Amino acid sequence: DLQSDNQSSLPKGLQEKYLLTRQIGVGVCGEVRLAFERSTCNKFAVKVINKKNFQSEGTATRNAETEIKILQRIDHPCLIKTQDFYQTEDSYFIVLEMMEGGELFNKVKSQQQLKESVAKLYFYQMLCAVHYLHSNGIIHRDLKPENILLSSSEDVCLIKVTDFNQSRILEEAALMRTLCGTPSYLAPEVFTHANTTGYGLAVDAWSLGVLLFVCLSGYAPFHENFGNYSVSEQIIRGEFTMIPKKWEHISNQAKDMVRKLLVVDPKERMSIAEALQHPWLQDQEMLATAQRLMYPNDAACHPAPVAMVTPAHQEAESGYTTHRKR
Ligand SMILES: NC(=O)c1ccc2nc(-c3ccc(Oc4cccc(O)c4)cc3)[nH]c2c1
Repeated sequence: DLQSDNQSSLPKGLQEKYLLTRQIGVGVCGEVRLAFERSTCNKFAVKVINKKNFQSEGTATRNAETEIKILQRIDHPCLIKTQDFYQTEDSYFIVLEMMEGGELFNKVKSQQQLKESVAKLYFYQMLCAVHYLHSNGIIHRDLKPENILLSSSEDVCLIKVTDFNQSRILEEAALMRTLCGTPSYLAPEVFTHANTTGYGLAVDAWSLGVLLFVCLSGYAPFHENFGNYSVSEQIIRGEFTMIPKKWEHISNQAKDMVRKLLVVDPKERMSIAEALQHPWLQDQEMLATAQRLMYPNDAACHPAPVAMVTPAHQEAESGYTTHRKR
């Protein structure tokens, strides 16, 4: 493995501080390995990004370095945190906090479909994370179950969005790369307005709609086995089917949320801010759980009565910072 077969390819500082072991994830730009901090034996995830994949994108490498530095300052409970950063001539090594529950993708795959209450808790956290990214001028552009990590194998757990630095860095090139990956989660305008790169924040709302559809039903809304259109044509037409057997026990409010996100025209599509105000999420028990997971210190010293819970996203908006910014 990386540790044994080519020691020279590891930055000295990384090798001294961490023991890299097995691969725990693999993506378009590289792989993710399990690492142990030598001094504490704490687990970390080290994302190895091969620069040679970007050589052809010219400034992409410089952008990648700049973007990774910017993202090291991004701070939200539902965004994965960068612990360390190293590089060699041909690779970047980003040391990230370990999310013991692994990828949401594997949980949905093993459970077929999530309980609606679990899907709601996860989706609310994703909305908070993406709302925060957008307020920092970052569009994710690649939201999919592989990029949503779970803090534990328990249903009620913190989730974190990851990989938000890749697509933002590569701009046009991301589009080329994105188009050679699975298009299942891509919004219609990525195909139809590609050359303008003008597609905006609304692409993330679409992808979150696809993510919610998959969490609730266990299958993708746009798939090559459905109908006689290609996946991209199904997406551009906004044609998806809610198979009764899969959706019969799911609430009308959840279905309404999905339908308002999977709208082809980005101008008509529900925004992240509107989604946060959707009736399906005005669930005090879920909001209290989410706040406890996202801001555990607050809950400890300021147990807000459930009825008085200010949804975490509204606190962020109102710049409510008393307990957190110590
Ligand atoms: N694409 C990314 O930017 C990225 C960034 C960070 C990531 N961490 C994982 C990951 C973490 C834990 C996993 O289960 C394990 C694996 C080993 C031990 C363990 O306790 C849990 C599986 C995948 N996947 C990641 C992807």
